[in-house]
Amino acid sequence: MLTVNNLNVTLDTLVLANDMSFALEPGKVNVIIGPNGTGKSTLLKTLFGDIQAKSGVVSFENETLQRKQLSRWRKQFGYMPQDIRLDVELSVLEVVLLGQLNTLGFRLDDSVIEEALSALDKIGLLHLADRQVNKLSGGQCQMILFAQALMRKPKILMLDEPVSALDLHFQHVLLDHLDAQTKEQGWVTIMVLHDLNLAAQYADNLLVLKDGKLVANGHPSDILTPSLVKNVYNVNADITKDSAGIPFVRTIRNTRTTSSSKTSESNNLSGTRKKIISIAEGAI
Ligand SMILES: Nc1ncnc2c1ncn2[C@@H]1O[C@H](COP(=O)(O)OP(=O)(O)OP(=O)(O)O)[C@@H](O)[C@H]1O
Repeated sequence: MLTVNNLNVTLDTLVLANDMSFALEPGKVNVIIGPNGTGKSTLLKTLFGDIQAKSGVVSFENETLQRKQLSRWRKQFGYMPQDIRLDVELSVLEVVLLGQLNTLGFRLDDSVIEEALSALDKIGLLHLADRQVNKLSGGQCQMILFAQALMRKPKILMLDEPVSALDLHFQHVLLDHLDAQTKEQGWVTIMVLHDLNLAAQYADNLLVLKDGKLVANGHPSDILTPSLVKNVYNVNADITKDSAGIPFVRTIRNTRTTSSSKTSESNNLSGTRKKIISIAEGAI
């Protein structure tokens, strides 16, 4: 079980986690949703130990996250960050093998290479094994980084918007594989998604963030409601359920919302314009 108790994270003056507490069970896919800039990536980075919390306790099994023992803590994680650029002169196979950097020696076991090739095969990308990663498309890079994260054999797997560059087919290849492996291996999987319907289909547990607060936490069929979508995104939605009880979210265009948000945007712009002009005048 990964537990987070009374977590507070502040960056500059932004409060990105405000007394957040939750517990995530092994063998479950946990999906984090919430508006842009609300602190989803910051939460993942805090759990990984990249960002230091102001207060609170994060623990997994019998271990607690501590600055002194970061490298030991991180060995439990597979982490697929949001940035998918792979600007290195390495082959796809080499990049996937880097997932096992902790255990790689001077001589590579055939079994490790077989494992990497099999990981690529399972996600339908074996044909790319000897291609240079800096010549791949964005979506191909994203799938390769997913294969690399799987190679780590993590206890906790974190993925930050893992399907953002993927076409429909590969979105489901990645998420089906992730779901099956999470259950088979007993991983604690935590993933940030923006697509509410993918979140509803794949989350065993949904964590909804807004302004640094955990505003809802539970199974999508229990917590995904029109009022939650309105409260969190300021968007109107119809939500129906399929025969298995999985919610389907249909968002509704609201011309009034668009025009009022345009007004506040133009107000902000006029404030920003004034600020830029005063900075420019000061520089002359
Ligand atoms: N190191 C930092 N120092 C100061 N502010 C930061 C830092 N990292 C992120 N932020 C700010 O914290 C806020 C939350 O960022 P974060 O990336 O966690 O949001 P997010 O919910 O993942 O957003 P998105 O959906 O757009 O990816 C943003 O306003 C961002 O600019």
